[in-house]
Amino acid sequence: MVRILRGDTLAGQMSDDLAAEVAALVAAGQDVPGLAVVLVGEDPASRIYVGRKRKAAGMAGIRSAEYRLPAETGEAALLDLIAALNADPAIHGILVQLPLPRHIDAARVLDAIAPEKDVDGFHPVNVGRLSTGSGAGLVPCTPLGCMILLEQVIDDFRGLKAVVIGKSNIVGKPVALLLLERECTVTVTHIHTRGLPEIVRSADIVVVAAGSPELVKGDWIKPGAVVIDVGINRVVDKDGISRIVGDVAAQECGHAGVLTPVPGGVGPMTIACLLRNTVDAARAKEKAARMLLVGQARAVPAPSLSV
Ligand SMILES: Nc1nc(=O)c2c([nH]1)NC[C@@H]1CN(c3ccc(C(=O)N[C@@H](CCC(=O)O)C(=O)O)cc3)C=[N+]21
Repeated sequence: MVRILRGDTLAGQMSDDLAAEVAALVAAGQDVPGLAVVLVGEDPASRIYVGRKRKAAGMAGIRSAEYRLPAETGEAALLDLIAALNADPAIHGILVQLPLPRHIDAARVLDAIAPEKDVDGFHPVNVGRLSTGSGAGLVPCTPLGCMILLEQVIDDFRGLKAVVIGKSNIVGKPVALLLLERECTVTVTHIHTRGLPEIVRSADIVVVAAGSPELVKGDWIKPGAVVIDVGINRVVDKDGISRIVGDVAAQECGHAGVLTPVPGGVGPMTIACLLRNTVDAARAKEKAARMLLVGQARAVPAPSLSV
């Protein structure tokens, strides 16, 4: 029987651990970690996510500030807000909810976020750090959540065959890089991939972030494989009842080794990892400030000037 690997319980544990960590930081005199969430427009699904983030932040002792801007907000006004948040010492993490309205250039907005406050890990500096495996940058939340789930059930990733379905900047590409960093043999597939079922059948690990309801059928999955279902699709069945399904036909996967459920799988882990990144960003800032003090205390020789 397939083992159902729940993300909601694990996210709850992470949140409890973070709450304890934040309490200890604050008791030691550090600032309360602060997260700014920026939402442009009134997309109802986005509003639900933002509400969940606010609640989870509160439980972990993180201060969250929400900026809800009207859909017609111009790019310049959004860039001004980001500049203000970059400069605000009480804010350690900035998340601009995607997708943005079409009249705003999302890449320009993400580029404007200070890399050390980029808790989504979407800034080119953090993307670059992830691709070189330096371990220094902030890692995108959903891919990080996928890896923490995989670590629950896999001890040694080396040489395992991992197939990623989806090549987005938000999930597919970064999760492929993280799997590669663990020395999996990684295949990234997408909508134009030919012979996808055969490729997936060779995988020990399957990460599906295609955004296509129940795309992956049971007979694509090798017996015993570990399957991470990132998809969250709202579908209306023939009785007119709306429900949420993943990108995997879960009821056909009794022969898989491990499967994450939807809902209650990757989604809650994404939020827990956002909070993790916010606390990490706050810690990194504190550490940088301490290093600066040490640097100032040291006598730095004055440069010799030649006129
Ligand atoms: N800059 C940015 N960063 C994001 O991380 C980001 C974003 N934009 N835009 C939207 C997507 C979506 N997203 C989700 C997070 C949690 C759940 C989640 O917790 N879902 C629950 C409930 C699902 C439900 O009932 O609707 C679950 O899967 O169990 C879902 C979706 C973050 N996103």
